[in-house]
Amino acid sequence: MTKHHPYSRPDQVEALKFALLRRVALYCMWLHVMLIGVFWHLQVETLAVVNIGSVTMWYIGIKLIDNNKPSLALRVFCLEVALHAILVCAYLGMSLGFQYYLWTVSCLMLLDYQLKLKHAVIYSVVLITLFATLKLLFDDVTYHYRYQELVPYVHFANVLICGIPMIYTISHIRKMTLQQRDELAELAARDPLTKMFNRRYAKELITHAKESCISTHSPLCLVMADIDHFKKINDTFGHGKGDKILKAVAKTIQSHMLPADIAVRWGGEEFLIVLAPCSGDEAIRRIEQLRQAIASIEFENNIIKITMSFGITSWDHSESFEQAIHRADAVLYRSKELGRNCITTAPSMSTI
Ligand SMILES: Nc1nc2c(ncn2[C@@H]2O[C@H](COP(=O)(O)OP(=O)(O)OP(=O)(O)O)[C@@H](O)[C@H]2O)c(=O)[nH]1
Repeated sequence: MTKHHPYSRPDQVEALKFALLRRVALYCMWLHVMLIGVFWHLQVETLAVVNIGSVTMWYIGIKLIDNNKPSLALRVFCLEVALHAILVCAYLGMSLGFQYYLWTVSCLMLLDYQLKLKHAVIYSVVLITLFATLKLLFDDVTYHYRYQELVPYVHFANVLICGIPMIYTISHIRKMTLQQRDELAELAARDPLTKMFNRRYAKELITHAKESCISTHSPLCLVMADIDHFKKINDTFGHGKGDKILKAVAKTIQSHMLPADIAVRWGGEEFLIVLAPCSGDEAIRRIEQLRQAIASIEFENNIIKITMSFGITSWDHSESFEQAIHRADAVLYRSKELGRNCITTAPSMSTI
């Protein structure tokens, strides 16, 4: 079985599951206390005595959860429900519907993640087979107790009591699964520090953006951007401050993006921006606005000055992504050579 870090999300989910189980177990324990009286009143003394055993098992299970043995507790609960259902069917027959509890337990067994899937499936199949066997063994059993006319209602209540926890549990698992799926998709797509798209995921988006520009015959531009002298900033103010600056720069970049643009954390302090659809002139105008916005970010009362250099190129539809990125990189390098905090455009575009 996979070992998780003690503070990781899967363990939080497990903790929540077992807190819920404890609450349900407490209700069940009190329900069985009540049933001792009910069976006694119905003159089914044997089952009243059986219920004393059930209360004891629920109590032991709750204590196991409190002692951090929730998985063992779940097995005790399953055993109690299964034994109880079998005994009641053997004693009172099938008309009351206690056999349905075997279905509920067989589903719950699959939720015990400490149990190997193979074992959980085997136990569940055994329980379902027992369910089928009970019908063969005890279908003819009848018992004459008080309030016979209540039998259909007890049957009705049992079906609901068995079915509702299954609906509740499966809907809960469905919610958690979808939530975790979204979280995983988000984790796979974004850089954890800046929350910008990461390189791997961005490539898919960029391909898509290019195809859309080709189909509409629209121009698109690539921009490489890099924070100036970031090593010096890290060395002077520390890596933690460097991270905060990266976050602030990313936020500023994202606030300058239009819905169809794609902003990516390309490397350490390097960003790729795809403006699609966008003409060369429009790209230069918009990136100049961004350059000024970054240069005016205030850190520590302006003690830390941040600037960025940019390289812009238009992306010809017949070119590969690598060719265009290579050119954007080359013009970014030129911006660095020219003294930084400026924009350089590829030779095919007009210069600012
Ligand atoms: N704080 C922080 N620093 C990072 C991160 N990723 C990369 N860096 C740092 O970014 C710096 C990049 O340094 P260089 O490639 O030398 O570039 P530069 O100092 O910005 O110089 P120019 O690009 O030439 O202006 C290195 O010191 C990296 O450690 C990060 O996630 N957080």
